[in-house]
Amino acid sequence: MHPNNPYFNNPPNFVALAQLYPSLAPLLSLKGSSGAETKGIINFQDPSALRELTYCLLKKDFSIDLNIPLDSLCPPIPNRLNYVCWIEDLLDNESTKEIHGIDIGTGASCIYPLLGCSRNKNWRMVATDIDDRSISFAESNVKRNHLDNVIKIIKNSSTDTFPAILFKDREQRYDFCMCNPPFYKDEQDIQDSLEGKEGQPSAICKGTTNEMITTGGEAQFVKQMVDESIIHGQRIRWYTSMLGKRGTIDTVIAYLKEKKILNYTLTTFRQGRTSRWAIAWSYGNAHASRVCLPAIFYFYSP
Ligand SMILES: C[S@@+](CC[C@H](N)C(=O)[O-])C[C@H]1O[C@@H](n2cnc3c(N)ncnc32)[C@H](O)[C@@H]1O
Repeated sequence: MHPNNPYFNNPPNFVALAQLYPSLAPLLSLKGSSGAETKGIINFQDPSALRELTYCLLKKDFSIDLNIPLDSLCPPIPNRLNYVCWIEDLLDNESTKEIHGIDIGTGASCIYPLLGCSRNKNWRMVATDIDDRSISFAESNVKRNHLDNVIKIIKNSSTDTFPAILFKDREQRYDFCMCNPPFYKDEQDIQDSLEGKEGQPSAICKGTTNEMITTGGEAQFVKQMVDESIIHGQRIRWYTSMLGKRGTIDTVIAYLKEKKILNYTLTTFRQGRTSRWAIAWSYGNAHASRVCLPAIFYFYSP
């Protein structure tokens, strides 16, 4: 886990959380003797329990009030925070100027902008999605948390990963973009993953088709981001994406090299039994510092 992640060395105490939020109590089973010995167990395969836990953690630790449909992707908060903390590292804790970011595929939760802008008062984010229902929930999540002055939701009706509207203002520059792309290329790909062939998460990872599936899977999605980044160049300082499958790392790095993009860096987010990765590349002279090493020093053993 990222050392700046609030849950680093301080995992959530489910029993205390259920005392604070009684809505969580019926979804918790208690183990062990009474008092401090009692452990609360959440069934991570139960979408209702997972969603309630997400709501309670966001409320308690970030004063964020979330509302998402039960069948949409429920964001595991410690994992989403890891990505936000890594972006903060890439930006080298710049806190004196406004930071402009893009979240590609924000989902119903709009989780990255909500966390990013709650933690960093100087962040301004534009969040895109292709899905009407997700757009509508994302908008209402932004409004109910009074963050509509710093987060803007945009429907992407194009087949691009960076719709033209992001660059409508010719002067507009962004400090970063982030993305958690749909991982899978089809239903079979999801099935293979569930059978433990690759990257199986410890919690249920159900989502709608739009959230889970994209033509060619995440590798194709990130390659498209790379292609479009060549056009937009330095208008975005750091292009980044999360990768959900170990096998995608080599594909994306090989593609960056093929396109002669050598200023890139990679990180791993480990959360319980689940690993995720994130890749960042830049056309400027930005270099990753602190916990993330410049790519030339990065040593990856599969
Ligand atoms: C895996 S979900 C991520 C949701 C959320 N960001 C999270 O991390 O929980 C991927 C999202 O990308 C959206 N999406 C797929 N293709 C897209 C595109 N070309 N532009 C914007 N969003 C896209 C999907 O509708 C879905 O909401």
